[in-house]
Amino acid sequence: MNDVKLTVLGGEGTGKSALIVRFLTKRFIGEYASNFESIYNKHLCLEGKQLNLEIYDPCSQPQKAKFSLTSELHWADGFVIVYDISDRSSFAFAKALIYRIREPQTSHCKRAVESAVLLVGNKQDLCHVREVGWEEGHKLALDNRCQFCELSAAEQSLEVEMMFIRIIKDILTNFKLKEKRRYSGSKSMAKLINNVFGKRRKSV
Ligand SMILES: Nc1nc2c(ncn2[C@@H]2O[C@H](COP(=O)(O)OP(=O)(O)OP(=O)(O)O)[C@@H](O)[C@H]2O)c(=O)[nH]1
Repeated sequence: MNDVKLTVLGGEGTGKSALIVRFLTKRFIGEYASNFESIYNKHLCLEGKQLNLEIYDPCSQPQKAKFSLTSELHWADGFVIVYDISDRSSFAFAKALIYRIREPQTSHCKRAVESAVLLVGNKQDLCHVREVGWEEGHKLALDNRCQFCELSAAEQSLEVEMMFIRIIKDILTNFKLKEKRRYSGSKSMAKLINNVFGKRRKSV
């Protein structure tokens, strides 16, 4: 069984818990406790594979979330970064998070493959008070090799589910890519050893 670890990050009150709870229970509850962190577990079957999904919902500690993130970055296989389309400051926060994840020393420290990241503009039902355009979100995602979507945890159960499935599929693709690189890496090492020792043997 594959373990898939996903972290949901974003500014305070952007709807991180609402999205996770919507995905896990298909319900929108409205108010969520925000003073403690949680790891949710879900078993699912995707592309014929059994998966053990863990979703980390950190408690909102704005300063920590912005710049430290070290443990989250090492723990997670992928990230959902959430902003509220009716709150420009949450978009700036999401941008800082993406830059942090894509920093060269972060993305290459333990990873042969770049982390999967999906940027979500939540609260699309509040588009009458929108402060962040769809194009801005899309561009930020595109420039930083992330997936992007806008949705509403309050009103769109199916879209929320599709969003999570999309990031999980990206993570699975990364797993395959890593495996392939590891295999071709060990193959070329074997070839190298063979070349060196093979040649030596010949010259003796
Ligand atoms: N209108 C609207 N409100 C939403 C939506 N998603 C979440 N909310 C509301 O936004 C508020 C914050 O939602 P949470 O899910 O607690 O957000 P959070 O990011 O987990 O919050 P913290 O953990 O405190 O940072 C709550 O009042 C939710 O009901 C949405 O899609 N539309």
